[in-house]
Amino acid sequence: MSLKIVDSKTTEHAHRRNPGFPLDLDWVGRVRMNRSALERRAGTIGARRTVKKDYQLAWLLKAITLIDLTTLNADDTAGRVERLCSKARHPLRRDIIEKLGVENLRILPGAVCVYHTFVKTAVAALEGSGIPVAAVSTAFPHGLAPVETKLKEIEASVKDGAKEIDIVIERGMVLRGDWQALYDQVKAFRKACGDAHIKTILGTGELATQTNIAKASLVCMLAGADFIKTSTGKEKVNANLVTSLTMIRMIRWFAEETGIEIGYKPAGGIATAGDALKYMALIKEELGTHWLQPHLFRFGASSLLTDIERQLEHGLTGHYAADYRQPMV
Ligand SMILES: O=C[C@H](O)COP(=O)(O)O
Repeated sequence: MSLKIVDSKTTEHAHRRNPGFPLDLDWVGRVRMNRSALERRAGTIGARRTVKKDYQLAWLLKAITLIDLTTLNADDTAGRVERLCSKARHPLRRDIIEKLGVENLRILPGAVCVYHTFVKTAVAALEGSGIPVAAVSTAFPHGLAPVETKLKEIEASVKDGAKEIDIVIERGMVLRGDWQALYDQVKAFRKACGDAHIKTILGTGELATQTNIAKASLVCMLAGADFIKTSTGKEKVNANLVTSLTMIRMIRWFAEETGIEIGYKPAGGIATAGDALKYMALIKEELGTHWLQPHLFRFGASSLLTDIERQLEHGLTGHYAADYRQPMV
């Protein structure tokens, strides 16, 4: 099976990291989003058969490589994190891999995403696999702690071996329109991350308007974000296609103006293979297939892999596996 659904305009190797730019308040002021136009457009996603049926299995395999396999629960334990890491090392059952004939492809998730407390556990459990650990730092999920505390948390996560840091912004800064404060804080977070990549979680369900989401996206990108991410998974409204359209149009605009390609991570509530295909279709239509690579796109999801595995098996055999055959953690 061929996984050549991406062209190689930018490979991870050639990717230029966002160096950050000065805060351009004039640009921020010009940003406007029209919610009803976005809703109309979002309603057409996937309707044009962007992914042909024959290619769906390949797209679902590709989707696995784009997942930040996540556990962010109050009752997480080292044991659960270890089981998740073991699933990350072997995301698909051997018999499915053999039936698909993809033994030679490196199908591994983009990262394993955990609370800071479990970074060391995950790093040890993933040793040698090449799968990076992402930590949610900066007082996840609300982001409300003194900035010094949040910076220390980032530094601690990096020290423990996290290669990616998912920070949360303070929603109040957006609601007050205090773009300078948001810019300064994200810039400081970026500096604390050092070589670790920074994903900025906007908490879009709490930002009131699509225009606010668009402006916050821009300010985070100007401050040096490597990825912009929708949600913590804990807000009442998490990732959806309308918000995604807003954010990826800002990513497109930013790329046109600066030449820098920023990653996109929808997160929260993305649980089915059908959802994954819709998001991938959206990216393909709005940004192009080369954005569907782990350094430019991730799903933040705790249960998506389970459904993808079920759908792959169904596509191969016409049957769904019993739940006990696909334990997650
Ligand atoms: O960033 C990831 C989210 O917390 C995962 O949300 P989920 O459990 O709804 O998939």
